[in-house]
This record gives sequence, C-alpha cells and structure tokens, in this order.
Amino acid sequence: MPAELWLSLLAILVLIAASAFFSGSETALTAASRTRMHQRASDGDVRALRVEKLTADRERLIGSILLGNNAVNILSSSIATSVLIGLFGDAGVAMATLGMTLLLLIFAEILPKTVALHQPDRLALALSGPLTLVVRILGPFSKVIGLIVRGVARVIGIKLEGDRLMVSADDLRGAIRLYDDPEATAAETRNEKEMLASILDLGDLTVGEIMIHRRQMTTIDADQPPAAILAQVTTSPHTRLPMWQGDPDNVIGVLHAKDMLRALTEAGGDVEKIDVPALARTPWFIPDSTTLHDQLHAFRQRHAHFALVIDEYGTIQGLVTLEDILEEIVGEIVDEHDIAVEGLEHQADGGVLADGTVTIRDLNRETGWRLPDDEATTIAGLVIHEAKAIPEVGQRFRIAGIEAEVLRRHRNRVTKLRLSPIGDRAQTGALHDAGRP
Ligand SMILES: Nc1ncnc2c1ncn2[C@@H]1O[C@H](COP(=O)(O)OP(=O)(O)OP(=O)(O)O)[C@@H](O)[C@H]1O
Ligand SMILES: [Mg+2]
Repeated sequence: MPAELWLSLLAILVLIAASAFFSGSETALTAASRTRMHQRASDGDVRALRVEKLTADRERLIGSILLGNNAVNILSSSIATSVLIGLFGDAGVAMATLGMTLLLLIFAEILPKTVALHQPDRLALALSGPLTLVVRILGPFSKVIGLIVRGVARVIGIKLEGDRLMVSADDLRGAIRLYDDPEATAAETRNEKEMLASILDLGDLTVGEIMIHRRQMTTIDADQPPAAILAQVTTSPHTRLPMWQGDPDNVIGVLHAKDMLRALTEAGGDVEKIDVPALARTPWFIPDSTTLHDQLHAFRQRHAHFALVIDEYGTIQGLVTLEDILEEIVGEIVDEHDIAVEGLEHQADGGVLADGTVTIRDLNRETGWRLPDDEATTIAGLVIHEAKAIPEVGQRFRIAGIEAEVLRRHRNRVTKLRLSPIGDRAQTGALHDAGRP
C-alpha cells in the first residue's frame, strides 16, 4: 500500500478519535454533578474549577464542541470519500458513506457517550484541560454561529430566550423516576423518590381532597357545662377542637387543650369558674379549593397549624392541619396521642371491617389499597356511587380489586362494611399495580 494511503487511514483514525472526544465530553460535562464539582472546586481542585468555568457558559461550550465535532466528522468523511473514489471510482462515494456512517456512529458517538454517561464526573475532570483549550480556540467561532442562529430564528418568527436551562415539572418527574443512589438501599431510594414526587404533587392536590371530613371531626358544643367540656378535651386525642353553638355549622372558635389547662390552673381548679367560649381562638377558614402548596405556605406564614375547610357557600366541610400536609410528603406521622383510624378493624384474612364514615383516603393509607377517591370521600359513598342506589345488606361490589360487602344499613345510610382483597395475594398485588398511575 502506498504511503499516501497509510497516511489517509491514520488521519481518519485520528479524526474519529477526536470526534469521540467531542461527543464524550459533551455528555460528560452535561451529566457531571454540579454539586460535586462545586464541592471539589471549593476544595481547591483545579480540574473541577475548569469544569465549573466551562459549564458556566453553556452556549459557548456546547457551540464549540458541536463545531469541533462536525468539523472532524466532515473532514474524516471527505478523506475517506476521496481515497475510496481513487481506489474504486464512483462506487467509492457509496462505500465511504456507508463505512463512515457506521464508524462514526459506533466509535465516535454511541460508544463515547455511553462511557461518559457511566462516569461523567471522572471524565469531565479528565477532559477539562483539553476542552478548555478547544473552547478558547473555537469559542469565538461558536459565538458568531450563535448570532447567525438567533438572527435566522428571529426572521422565521421564533424568539430565543437567553441561555436559561429550564426543566419542566414533567421532566423533573421523569428524572425522579430514574433517580437511583447506588450508596442507598432500595427501600431508602424508593422512599426518597416518593417524597420528591409528592412535593411536586402539592400544587395539584387541594385541601378538600385530604381534609378530615366534618363527620370525623371532634368538636365541642359550647353550651355544655364546663366540666363536660373539660372531660371531652382530656379524652380527645386532639389538641385543637372546633367549638360550635346551637348548630355544628356555627363554629365560634377553636379551643386549644392547653388554653383550657391554663384556665383551669388560673381558676384554682374550679372548672365551673371557666368561661370556656371566651377561651376559644378565632377560627381560620380556608376554601376547599386551596392547593396543598399554597396552604403549606399559608400555615408557615400565619404560624398556624390548624384550619377549617369551607366550601364555596361557606359551609364547613372539614379540617386540615399542617401535619396532614406534611404527611402527603413524608407519609403517615403518628404522635403519642394519635389513634389508628377510627371505625376500622383489621381482620385476619387481610380484609377490614369499616364504618361507612371511614374515608377512602384513610382506608387506602391503612391497607395500601388503591380504592378510587375521586367520586366519593367515604367508603359508604363509594359503594353507593358504585351501586347507583342505596344498596341492601348482603350486597357485594367489586371495586379496584377489593370486594365490599354491605353489613349494616341505617335508613338511607350504609353504616358497616366488610372489605377484602379479591382472590389470592398474587392476584391482588397485580390488581393494585394495575391501578397505579
Ligand atoms: N379536632 C379534630 N378532630 C378530628 N381530627 C383532628 C382534629 N384535630 C386534628 N385532627 C387530625 O389529627 C391528625 C393529627 O393532627 P395534629 O398533630 O395537627 O393534631 P393534634 O395531634 O391534635 O395536635 P398537636 O400534635 O399539635 O398536639 C391530623 O390528621 C388532623 O387532621
Ligand atoms: Mg399531633
């Protein structure tokens, strides 16, 4: 083979290597952890400092890399074409196209990008030196190219925002789904993923969807004698109790157990001396359409933990506390006075006996089931919705892999139900999964 041919072959190999360098460094610098780079840079690592400088001007970096990458790709293909035309005539064009496409795709694109994705930090650090040089040389050209791109874009009516790197909520959700921390256990990672995803959901959920329903609220009738109220306050697991007069809808305040305790001490232990209604604090009413995101913010701003939820007509629908919102992120929180869901009894076969008033949310939380809660709030409501009438005792319904049997009915209310997963465990599991979003 003549020396000239060897030289061309060598040049093509060097250019493919250069192309691999460009492709790999683009991926490495995009995927490298900014936090870790920043940490290393503050620790005095020169290479990390270079990576930070390079990524600070993303447009210049990516522009230079793309420019270099395209230049070497085109040059290598041109050389291959001219050599192959010399050897095989016109057929050389097709041979060069096919051969160079495969070579560049495999060795200059996919392979280096895959390697870079596996070890982005290490590669970014290793390539930071040569890349800085490349950007210094090609940067000015990429700047000109950027100007041309912007100009043309404007002509065809597209306005390019600056170099702001934007990630949509959906992108972020996708990223969370892919998130994996090799140093954490699978359970820890799953937990973190769920919490991260829940934070993004706070803007979509409303307090109406998570509130404690009015029928489950512990409230106080203000017209009772103080001794009766004291007894109620001390036996309730809750600290803040809405106080009403005449009609449960007429809430005049919220009684804090501690205020009651303090008043009792001040009255020298004589409970009848306490003016209980005067102790109640002004209630805070919020619309049921408030998002959890807004309500979390409002709780913090107002230094409050407790709010009453009203509908558009001002009727009380339920209550919500700071803890309820935090639970949406971190999962169930239990304190020393909390009791398990009231009206729910676990059965040995994995099923439950439930009062009709138990909310679907509580039931799902307690059992891990996925009963739909968009049509009804309580389990009785769900069954009635499913039956499209008030069901008879003994009637059974299948909902989302769960069988619900009506055990008791009082007038037009379903008051007791038995719920159990259908079929064997494996089947139930499959049904659960199918119901997951
Ligand atoms: N009066 C109430 N009636 C029914 N449920 C309530 C009442 N007050 C709070 N809850 C519910 O109890 C759960 C625990 O809430 P939270 O911890 O805020 O209240 P708490 O335990 O009564 O008060 P704290 O923990 O501040 O002493 C939440 O789900 C909340 O909605
Ligand atoms: Mg509590």
